[in-house]
Parts: sequence; structure tokens; C-alpha cells
Amino acid sequence: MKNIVLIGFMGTGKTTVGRLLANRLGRPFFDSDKKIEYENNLSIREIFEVYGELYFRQQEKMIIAKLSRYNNAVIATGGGVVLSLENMNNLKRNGVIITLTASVETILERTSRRNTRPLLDDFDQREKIVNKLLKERAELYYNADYSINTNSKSLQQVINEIMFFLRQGGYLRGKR
Ligand SMILES: Nc1ncnc2c1ncn2[C@@H]1O[C@H](COP(=O)(O)OP(=O)(O)O)[C@@H](O)[C@H]1O
Ligand SMILES: O=C(O)C1=C[C@@H](OP(=O)(O)O)[C@@H](O)[C@H](O)C1
Ligand SMILES: [Mg+2]
Repeated sequence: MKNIVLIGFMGTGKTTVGRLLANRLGRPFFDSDKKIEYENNLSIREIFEVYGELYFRQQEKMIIAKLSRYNNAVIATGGGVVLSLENMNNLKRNGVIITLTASVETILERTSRRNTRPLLDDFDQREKIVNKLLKERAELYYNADYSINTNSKSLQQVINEIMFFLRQGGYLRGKR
């Protein structure tokens, strides 16, 4: 069975939704950021601080290439995965791609709970940075099989919507 791959901006819910969806489907779950942290024995924040973003993007490419060879998994990606066409081609080869979206307001609210995202460190500039990055990336997030606006939807609602799409698309082979 194809992998189910979640893409989208920071704070749209990829990591949280991915884990719950994998539970619901009884499939293995992988988060590319978690894998990068594990393989480097450093947090994403530390990787950015010590080695810089370029190194992080190289690590991300390697991990995405690896995860893309899996089957039947749910894969949550980092928000910048779309910046590389190579990443997207790898993920698409054996995956159905679902984009999660949210408004700037929702993104700011959800990403303010934990400061684990080095790109959003500058507190006073966060709204500006989110707007700028969204502008640069918005089009890239269209590169998907399905898209869900998660604004004012509960996690359960988002997961139900994904399940509906997967069933309709025949991605679940008649399973619940
Ligand atoms: N639909 C939702 N409703 C309410 N909170 C959400 C929703 N989706 C995600 N969150 C919360 O937003 C925060 C960021 O979610 P996360 O899964 O880390 O996003 P991402 O991996 O896309 O950056 C978490 O605290 C998570 O619980
Ligand atoms: O958008 C980005 O460039 C990033 C998103 C983060 O993941 P989440 O989207 O899960 O927050 C993480 O990969 C890193 O901080 C860079
Ligand atoms: Mg995440």
C-alpha cells in the first residue's frame, strides 16, 4: 500500500495528525524531523544552530529519500520539504500526498506553544516571517493529491476528513 504523506506549513498539524492517523489505521508512523534528530543525536534547533539550515536541508533530503522507499506508512514531513523537487518526486513515487493548511492567525497561535522552530525565533517578527515564507511556499503546497483547511477543525475532524478522502480514492482497500 502507498504511504500517506502529510505536507504543509509549520503548525498546520502534520506531526500531530500524522501520529493519530497512523494509530487509527494501524500503520507505522514516521516524522522526518524526528528521524533527523535521532540520526544526528541533536534537536532541530541545535542542528540549525550548529550546522545551519543548508545542512538541515541536506539531512532532510537523505531522510526523505529513505522514508520514500517504505510502504504502508504514514509520513509527516517538515514544512520546508516542498522546497526540494527531488523530495516531492521521491515522496510521490510511492505516496499519496495530503496538504494541511491553516490561516496565518492559526499558524501563529499553534506555533507559539513551543519554541522548537528556529525559523520562527524572532518573536517580534514572527507574523512577518510567516507571511513571507507562506508567500514563497504557497504554490508548492498545491503539489498534492488532496488539501485540507484545518482552521477551526478539531484533530478528529481533520482525521475524519482524511479518512473520507482515502476511502473515496481507494487508498484503503476497503478497510475501515
Ligand atoms: N486541528 C487542530 N486543532 C487544534 N490544535 C491543533 C490542530 N492541529 C494541530 N494542533 C496543535 O498545533 C500545534 C502544532 O502542531 P504540529 O503537529 O506540531 O504541526 P506541524 O508538525 O505541522 O508543525 C500542536 O500543539 C498541536 O497539538
Ligand atoms: O518550515 C520549515 O522550514 C521547517 C519546519 C519544521 O517542521 P514542522 O513543519 O513540523 O514545524 C522543521 O522541519 C524545521 O524547523 C523547518
Ligand atoms: Mg512537525
